[in-house]
Parts: sequence; structure tokens; C-alpha cells
Amino acid sequence: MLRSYSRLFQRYPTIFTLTRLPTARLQTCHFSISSTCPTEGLRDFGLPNATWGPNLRNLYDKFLDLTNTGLWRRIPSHNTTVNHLEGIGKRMFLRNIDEDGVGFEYCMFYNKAESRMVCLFQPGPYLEGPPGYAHGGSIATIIDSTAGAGAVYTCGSVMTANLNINYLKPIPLGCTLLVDSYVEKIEGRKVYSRCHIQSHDALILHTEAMALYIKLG
Ligand SMILES: CCCCCCCCCC(=O)SCCNC(=O)CCNC(=O)[C@H](O)C(C)(C)COP(=O)(O)OP(=O)(O)OC[C@H]1O[C@@H](n2cnc3c(N)ncnc32)[C@H](O)[C@@H]1OP(=O)(O)O
Repeated sequence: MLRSYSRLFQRYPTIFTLTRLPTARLQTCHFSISSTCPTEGLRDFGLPNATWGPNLRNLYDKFLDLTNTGLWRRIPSHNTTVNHLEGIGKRMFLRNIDEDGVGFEYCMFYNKAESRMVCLFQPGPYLEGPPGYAHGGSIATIIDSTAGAGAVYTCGSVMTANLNINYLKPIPLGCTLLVDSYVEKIEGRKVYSRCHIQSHDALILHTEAMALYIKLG
């Protein structure tokens, strides 16, 4: 597991430099490999893998604990069109399934009572825009995926009609982020959501967004 992490480090040293993760912590942190679905070839990518940094793993553990309250549930992220949306439909979540850690590395948790979807996100080197930082389009993508998934889990099928984003602070590649969205109001077919992206420790507000989804059917 650590070998895989250090392989990533060797290929993309800048992202780890930018996150300023002490080497000692990297060497002592414990990772667990993603479990696979019972059916051969299926894998739930929303589970920890060796490329997750300690901050992502800590946030994951925190939200996993919250699932014990019954208020939160972990959203699976399969690599195929299995029907894991319980009646909503088949869906392959956005991600690079060829190599862990290089693109959108994330997992989601949903709180039904709050109509809230959070995404724990570690942007990989393929998402680079300005040198060392995430591309604005990739940020829009993770916002739309998170708030959109929240709208889907709250209201059923939707399409994005409008997405308004304020980019406040650049996002270093390899850092850990909390993408936090909720459905603010529903008017007829219109579903209004809000979303923000903050650093894992909540010290930096990177991005704020509003989205309008239109219910289908
Ligand atoms: C768990 C799975 C995770 C899933 C994540 C999903 C996130 C990703 C979602 C996407 O990426 S979707 C792809 C990007 N979006 C599109 O390609 C949408 C393209 N646009 C359309 O297909 C249609 O314009 C749309 C379905 C959004 C609406 O067309 P409709 O004909 O169904 O609705 P209509 O035009 O009658 O509008 C319905 C209401 O919404 C309002 N509306 C529609 N578009 C609007 C807009 N852009 N701004 C403001 N209001 C808008 C419209 O005024 C009206 O308001 P009222 O009911 O009050 O009259």
C-alpha cells in the first residue's frame, strides 16, 4: 500500500510538496485497500485506497462514524453501471478508474434529514490547471457532481440548468477538501442547491456555488 503511495509521490512530487505532508507521517500512516464487490471485476471506488493522504482518511473515518448515528450514509461509487441507487437508476460516478489518485479521488456521504451531500475530495495531478493547482473546470465538475447527487438523492432525476461559482482561493493539487452541498429550496420542478468547498480543517474557504436543477419526469 505504501509502495503504491510512494510510486505516486515519485511520479508527481509537486502535489505532495504543495500539501506539505511531513514524510514521517506518510511513513507511519495506515491505509486500507478498497474492498471489491463480490461480483468479479466490480469495485466500490468510494472506499479508501493507498493514494489517500492522512487528511482524507481522517475525514473519511469521521463521516463513517457519523453513519452509525443513522443520519448519514456512505454513497457507493462503482466502476460499472450496477444499479446502486435503489430505484433511481444506474450510474457510474465520475472518476478515473484506471489509476487511483490521479484524477477525481473522492467519496460521498448523504444526510437525508438535511438534504445534504458532502464529498471528501483529493484532486489528483490530472486535474491540473494553473501549475500545481486544480483546473476551474474540474472544480465545477466536483461541485456539480456533489450538489447534483444531493439533488438526485433528495428529489430523483434532475438536470443542471444553472451553475454559478465564485472561485475564492486556488485549490492545491493533492490537498484534502470538503465539498459541502445542500438543497436549499424546491419550487415546483426547480431545485435550488448551495455548495461550498473548504479545506479539510475548515480554515480556508476555496469556493462557493449556487446551482439550479430541474426535476425530470
Ligand atoms: C447520483 C447521481 C449523480 C448525478 C450527478 C448529476 C450532476 C450532473 C448533472 C448534469 O451534468 S446534467 C448535464 C448538464 N445540463 C444540461 O445539459 C441541461 C440542458 N438543459 C436542458 O436539458 C433543459 O433546459 C432543462 C432540462 C434544464 C429544462 O428544460 P425543461 O423543458 O424540462 O424545463 P423548462 O424549460 O420548461 O423549465 C422548467 C422551469 O425551470 C426554469 N428554468 C429552466 N432552465 C432555467 C435556467 N437555466 N435558469 C433559470 N430557470 C430555468 C423555467 O423557467 C421553468 O420555470 P417555471 O416552472 O417557473 O416556469
